[in-house]
This record gives sequence, structure tokens and C-alpha cells, in this order.
Amino acid sequence: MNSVSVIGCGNMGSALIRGLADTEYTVTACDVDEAALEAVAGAADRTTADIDEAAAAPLVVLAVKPDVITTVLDALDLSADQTLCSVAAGVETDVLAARTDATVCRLMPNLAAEYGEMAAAMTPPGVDDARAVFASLGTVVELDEELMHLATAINGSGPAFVFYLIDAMQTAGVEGGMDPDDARALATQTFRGAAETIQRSDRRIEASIDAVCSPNGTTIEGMHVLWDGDCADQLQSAITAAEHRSKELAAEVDHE
Ligand SMILES: NC(=O)C1=CN([C@@H]2O[C@H](COP(=O)(O)OP(=O)(O)OC[C@H]3O[C@@H](n4cnc5c(N)ncnc54)[C@H](O)[C@@H]3O)[C@@H](O)[C@H]2O)C=CC1
Ligand SMILES: O=C(O)[C@@H]1CCC=N1
Repeated sequence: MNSVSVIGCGNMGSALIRGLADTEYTVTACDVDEAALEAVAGAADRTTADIDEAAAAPLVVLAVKPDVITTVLDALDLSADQTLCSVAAGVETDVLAARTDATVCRLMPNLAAEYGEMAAAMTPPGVDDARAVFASLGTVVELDEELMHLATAINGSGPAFVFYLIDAMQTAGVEGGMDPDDARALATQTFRGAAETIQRSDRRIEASIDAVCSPNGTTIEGMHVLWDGDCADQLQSAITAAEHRSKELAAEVDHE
């Protein structure tokens, strides 16, 4: 599988296309919107508004909104030796499989695909050719389909939740008198470095927190505020709300 088509070149589709531009895969970008195609023209090997051209690749990725996915699928004529992968929130594999002869799978990616730093969930497990393509853009975890709603919330919507937290840390710096660019640099690199630290460490996250908390130092004072407050509960509630919405989207999709 050395060639990929991406149908829908908006926020998510364009991130996938730009990420794939740095890999060995040949990418065809397809959209009905000329401006969307122009925006990815520098990253894609080919751009087209013709869905039949996009249908020629062994792997066809659908990155359109959930409410148009069945319409696009009905216009796509794929064969059994091709793979169709949808990144749409809440659109289940049985909906896809009912409308195509291709092998179907779902990927819940995130915008960091553009930089090869994607966290993605994929279902069903075992669609290895497609998985290899997506693994070139970051981390891919295979899940049973019932967990895709939760993955949509955690790693699909998750970047927005993290952006919000970075903004809060940056704002604290600016309100304390820092230059906004300095505050942004310190906040963003702190999140990046913290994630890297956890990824590279085998120890429990509590032990990593302990490692920052010097006895009678500064961090423990801040941690008491977080432990006594409802920050973790709020984040979990945000994830639950996004997961719930994914289930609603699934119910809204035409299963005929
Ligand atoms: N934005 C994100 O961070 C993520 C989005 N997703 C999923 O990706 C999908 C797309 O979301 P966004 O990129 O945010 O939406 P978007 O609105 O930015 O992009 C959708 C694109 O699809 C195009 N389109 C619409 N009808 C079409 C057709 N018939 N043929 C070809 N192209 C067509 C539009 O012109 C637009 O460029 C959604 O299903 C969403 O659930 C998944 C993970 C993360
Ligand atoms: O907000 C949404 O519905 C899409 C799916 C996950 C991220 N963005």
C-alpha cells in the first residue's frame, strides 16, 4: 500500500495529508471546495475534485463530516481489494461496510498527524496495511469498536482540552508580568517536556509528580490546590461529555 487518497481536506484531512507528505506514501487529495484543495496543493502529490480519481488508491481515507459521510460513500465505487478508512466521529463500521465492497476500518486521529505526532485509535484490530500507513504519522492503538467513542473524546477531542490547559498556564504567566511570547514558549515546552518525561519513564505518574515536589518547596503548594480542587473531575467531565456526543452522532447517522 504505497498510495493513499484523502477525501475531505479540511482541518483533519489536511493534517493527514501534510503529515503523509513527509512519508514514503503518494497522496491524492480530494475535496469539493477548491480553496481546500489549494491549501493542500503543496503537500499532496495530486489534488482533484473528482471522487472517481480519489477512488483509485488502495487506501481511501474519508475525512468529511459525519453528516455527509453516507452521501460520499454512496458516490464511491470501491472493490474488495481496497481499504476504506473513515475518521468520522460516531460513524460505525457497520454503516461503512453496508455501503462498500472494500475492507473497512475506522481511525480516530488528531491534528498532530501534521507533525508525525498523532495519537490515534483504530478499529477493528488487524487491518495491518492501513495501520502501517497511519503508524507513519504517530502512535496507533487498536481498540474494539465500543471504545471508539471514548477514544474520540480522549485523543480526538483531547488536543483542544490540552490547548485550553496550555492557554491557562500561559495566561498565568502573562498576568504575572511575562512577555506573551515568553509565557507561550515556557507553557508549551513544559507540556511537551512533561509528556516526553512520562512517555520515557516506567514509573507511575504519582512518582513523577513526587520527583518535582521538593520537600517544603514550591510544587507541593500548587499540587495541594489541584488535589483539593476539581480540576481532574472537570477534565473527566469534559471527556465524558465528548464521549456522549460521539454516541449521539452514531445514533444520528443513517443506518439504512
Ligand atoms: N478536526 C479534528 O480535530 C478531527 C476531526 N475528525 C473527523 O474528521 C472529519 C472532518 O472534520 P474536520 O476536518 O474538522 O471538518 P472540516 O469541515 O474542516 O473539513 C471537511 C472537509 O470535507 C469537505 N467535503 C464536504 N463534502 C465533501 C464531498 N462530498 N467530497 C469531498 N469533500 C467534501 C469540505 O469541503 C471540507 O473541506 C469529521 O468526520 C470529524 O469527526 C476526527 C478527529 C479529529
Ligand atoms: O469535534 C469533533 O467532533 C471532531 C471529532 C474529534 C475531534 N474533532
